[in-house]
Amino acid sequence: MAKRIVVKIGSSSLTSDEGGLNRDKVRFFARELGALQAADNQVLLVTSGAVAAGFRRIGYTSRPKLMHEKQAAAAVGQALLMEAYQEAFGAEGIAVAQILLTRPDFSNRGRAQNAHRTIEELLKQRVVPIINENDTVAIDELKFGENDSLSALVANLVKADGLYILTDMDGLYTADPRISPEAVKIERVDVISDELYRIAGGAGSSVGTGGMRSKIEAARIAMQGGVSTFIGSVADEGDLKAAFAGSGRGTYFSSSLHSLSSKKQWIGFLSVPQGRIVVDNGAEEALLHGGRSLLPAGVSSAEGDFHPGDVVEVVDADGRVLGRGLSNYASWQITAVAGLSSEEARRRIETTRIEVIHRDEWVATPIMKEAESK
Ligand SMILES: Nc1ncnc2c1ncn2[C@@H]1O[C@H](COP(=O)(O)OP(=O)(O)O)[C@@H](O)[C@H]1O
Ligand SMILES: N[C@@H](CCC(=O)OP(=O)(O)O)C(=O)O
Repeated sequence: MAKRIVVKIGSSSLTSDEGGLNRDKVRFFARELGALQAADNQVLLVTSGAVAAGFRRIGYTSRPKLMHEKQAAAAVGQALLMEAYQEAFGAEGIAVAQILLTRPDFSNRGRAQNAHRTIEELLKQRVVPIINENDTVAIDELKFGENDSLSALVANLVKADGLYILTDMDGLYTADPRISPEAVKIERVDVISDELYRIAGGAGSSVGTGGMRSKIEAARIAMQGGVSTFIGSVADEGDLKAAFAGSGRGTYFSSSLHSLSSKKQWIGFLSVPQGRIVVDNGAEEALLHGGRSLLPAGVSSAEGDFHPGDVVEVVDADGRVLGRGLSNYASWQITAVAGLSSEEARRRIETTRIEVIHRDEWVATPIMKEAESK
């Protein structure tokens, strides 16, 4: 049966560590994707590589680190990238389209709908949408940086049947094989545990950005959107077809048990938090392990200026992000009731819902942030 698939290709699969685009690789991927499309599947491509393709052309000797330099390199490289894809897909008789997105494009309903509509029309016309982050306008705090989460959000947006994250490693290992040669490959993942985030390290090559950690986060987002994910390598003819058929060189993440309601997907992955609520240890335990709601008694303080109905981040005393939820209180109300019993809180402020965050409007964040800072 024809399927809709999103394929993400990382910088490390398209460019060399020294920078510059490997046009043979671009042609190879175009042929592999073309073969899947010829078998009546709908194919979307999320590609990285703009910075890596552009930095030499602009005159830098190594991949830039400063934001404005990366943005400039990406602006040059994106054109080179699209030129290469045009040529490569053109040789397969396939037209391509460039789509550049940023995180707020997913959190703004109107923009997301427009992007979705455009993509649907392109797919209908059998054009391959080629998607990258709009690096020129993406602001620091909201930047994807890597394209792994972007590809997962795209997969959820178009309700893809599968997400294929292609990289230079043939799957997720028990440790980064570049550092630990004895690491063993994990063939299949049904539950994304904190342990998985711990074993996944950062980027291995000098051109890649997110490493395995951001790929696992992408798999989590996709799984919770009901999309199964493959993380692995496609290096020879037929590899992508094999990955698609379930016998690829990589790790498969199932989607079945994990899909979240669209409201929780919105809260967890798409919304832009408007402030923070700091909670104590008891509340942390109740939220993360007790499946309970957040009550005023467990709240220490509020940061920022938010209103009832806004999404906020919940953090512990050290600022570690525990998750996100819809706050039933304004920030000033939280300040007024922090640490009080529900009874006392009701006396102090007028509220219809005593839970500061209801458990049905709460999404926990994995330990990723903590791991990153190590
Ligand atoms: N547990 C792990 N299993 C496999 N690879 C890992 C692991 N931890 C870290 N890595 C690294 O992740 C790298 C792939 O990510 P990245 O360099 O960002 O590639 P891409 O450009 O394809 O997104 C691999 O080269 C590898 O060194
Ligand atoms: N938007 C950027 C993505 C940067 C990046 O390195 O991403 P990735 O290779 O997916 O880890 C680019 O095109 O260069």
